[in-house]
Amino acid sequence: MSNIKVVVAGPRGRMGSEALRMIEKHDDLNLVACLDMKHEGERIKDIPGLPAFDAKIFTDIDQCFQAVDADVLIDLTTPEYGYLHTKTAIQYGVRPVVGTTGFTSEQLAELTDLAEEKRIGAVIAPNFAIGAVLMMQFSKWAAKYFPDVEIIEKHHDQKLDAPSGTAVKTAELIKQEREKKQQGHPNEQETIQGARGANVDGMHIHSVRLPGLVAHQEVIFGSPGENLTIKHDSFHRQSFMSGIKFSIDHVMKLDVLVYGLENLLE
Ligand SMILES: NC(=O)c1ccc[n+]([C@@H]2O[C@H](COP(=O)([O-])OP(=O)(O)OC[C@H]3O[C@@H](n4cnc5c(N)ncnc54)[C@H](O)[C@@H]3O)[C@@H](O)[C@H]2O)c1
Ligand SMILES: O=C(O)C1=N[C@H](C(=O)O)CCC1
Repeated sequence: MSNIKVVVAGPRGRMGSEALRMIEKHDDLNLVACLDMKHEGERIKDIPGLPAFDAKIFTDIDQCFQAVDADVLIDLTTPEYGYLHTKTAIQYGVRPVVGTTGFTSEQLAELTDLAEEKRIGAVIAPNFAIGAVLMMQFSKWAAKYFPDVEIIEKHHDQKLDAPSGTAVKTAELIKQEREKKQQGHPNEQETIQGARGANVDGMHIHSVRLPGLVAHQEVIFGSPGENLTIKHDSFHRQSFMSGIKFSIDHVMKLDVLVYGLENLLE
């Protein structure tokens, strides 16, 4: 499609503002509105630090979709609102491209069913960085040979959800290959609660939150006499933008919800 009409939810956020800069660089994308928590009725160009788009800001998603003809909603908000926005977009026939993380498996299942019922394409990807998608795929492959694995994810300290969406997705992919196993000593005991991190199917996820970090993950596989570490770092939020653009282009051709960019890549 040559002119895709896009709404961005969360335009003042770290990711939302980067998405606006990405849209500015693509002639085939047309920003028609934004969804924010404030600045009702103002224009994006009037918000300091944001690109000079004339797009109007709405604080109510129903009013937005009733007033504006949109093809795609890019959601980069919070787990609570990301879910509500995705559901509402599908109900209005607007295709969601969702980077927001922290959805429960029940919410993902509900949104998948809704998209199928409405025959609306949707993409929900916990990580739009191509390197991160490869890191997850390589980890899935390695898990076939190394069933002992721990995931260490590291993010900036303003992140709301833990573990990260990427770590949850990595564990899901690993689960598809790994023989079920409770790791560590069978009599292992935590003397301080949480010391061993989250337990997913017997494997452990550890979440680090520190200022200065962006988004980083190590997947460490252990076997007698050897370790394999698969590591990815996003040093800048630009790393997510080519995946968002790729998803916008693809979502226009979908009539189901796709969870994870790996399902769109060849
Ligand atoms: N999928 C990916 O590749 C990827 C990459 C980075 C971040 N993320 C996720 O994207 C989300 C946003 O991250 P961030 O670092 O930009 O956060 P942020 O806090 O910088 O931005 C979130 C923005 O959402 C806005 N917001 C909150 N509620 C809203 C509502 N009801 N309507 C409209 N706007 C609302 C806030 O005002 C804020 O500006 C998080 O869930 C994060 O985990 C995903
Ligand atoms: O900054 C964040 O928040 C990120 N969240 C994603 C996640 O939860 O996996 C990954 C990219 C950065």
